[in-house]
Amino acid sequence: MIELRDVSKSFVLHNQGSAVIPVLSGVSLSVGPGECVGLAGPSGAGKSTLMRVIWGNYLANGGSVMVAGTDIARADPRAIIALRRERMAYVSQFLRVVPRVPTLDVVAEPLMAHAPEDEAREAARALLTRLRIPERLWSLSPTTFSGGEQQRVNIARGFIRPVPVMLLDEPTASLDAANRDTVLSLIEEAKARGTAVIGIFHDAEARARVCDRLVDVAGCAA
Ligand SMILES: Nc1ncnc2c1ncn2[C@@H]1O[C@H](COP(=O)(O)OP(=O)(O)OP(=O)(O)O)[C@@H](O)[C@H]1O
Repeated sequence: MIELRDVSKSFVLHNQGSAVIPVLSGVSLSVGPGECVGLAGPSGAGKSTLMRVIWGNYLANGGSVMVAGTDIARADPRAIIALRRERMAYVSQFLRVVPRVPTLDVVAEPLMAHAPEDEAREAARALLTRLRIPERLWSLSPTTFSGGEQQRVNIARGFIRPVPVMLLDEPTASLDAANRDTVLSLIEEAKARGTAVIGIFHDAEARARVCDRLVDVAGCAA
């Protein structure tokens, strides 16, 4: 489902004398349906960079990044947008939303392209309830929510529809024990449906519960 071969990525800082920062080199890994691979490696090793390469925000300098049959390192932007809409979800740590859109719609939106609006909103209500977001907040924009509430809205949005590929960037980072448990159950359910998951989990217990394997991003080139 996800197949990386010899991926490299460096950054050129044009405003700092064109300094080159090599980050990833020789990264190869594959993640099959229903599998969860945790990205490991010290701070600065390139874990978030690799997630952004797979999501298509950063262009790899070399190698191939096959995601659900498309090579992200070579695909044109429209193909990447279509892949994100149809087959991929990315739960980042931070919520980015258009101001004034109610939480219920923020969560329901990825499903609206695939299901009737009332069905999408019903699924959003169910997930928001499961993730303990109080109902009085559903009609408000999540922009003023607490860090943990925003993270749970982001998670609800990511899990609203089944997708073959999920990218999770510290999905339990700001959560209390009960919500953390809910999120880990959501990940387990997605795996059981056949979703291939790549995640960054600094929380060792979370990692032990959901990850089938760990891949050291820094050690890949060795
Ligand atoms: N857009 C960018 N421009 C320049 N350098 C960048 C950019 N994004 C990341 N880097 C650099 O790439 C390196 C890896 O960063 P990255 O955030 O991927 O590490 P990480 O393994 O996720 O770290 P952490 O565990 O601390 O979050 C860092 O040295 C960082 O400064």
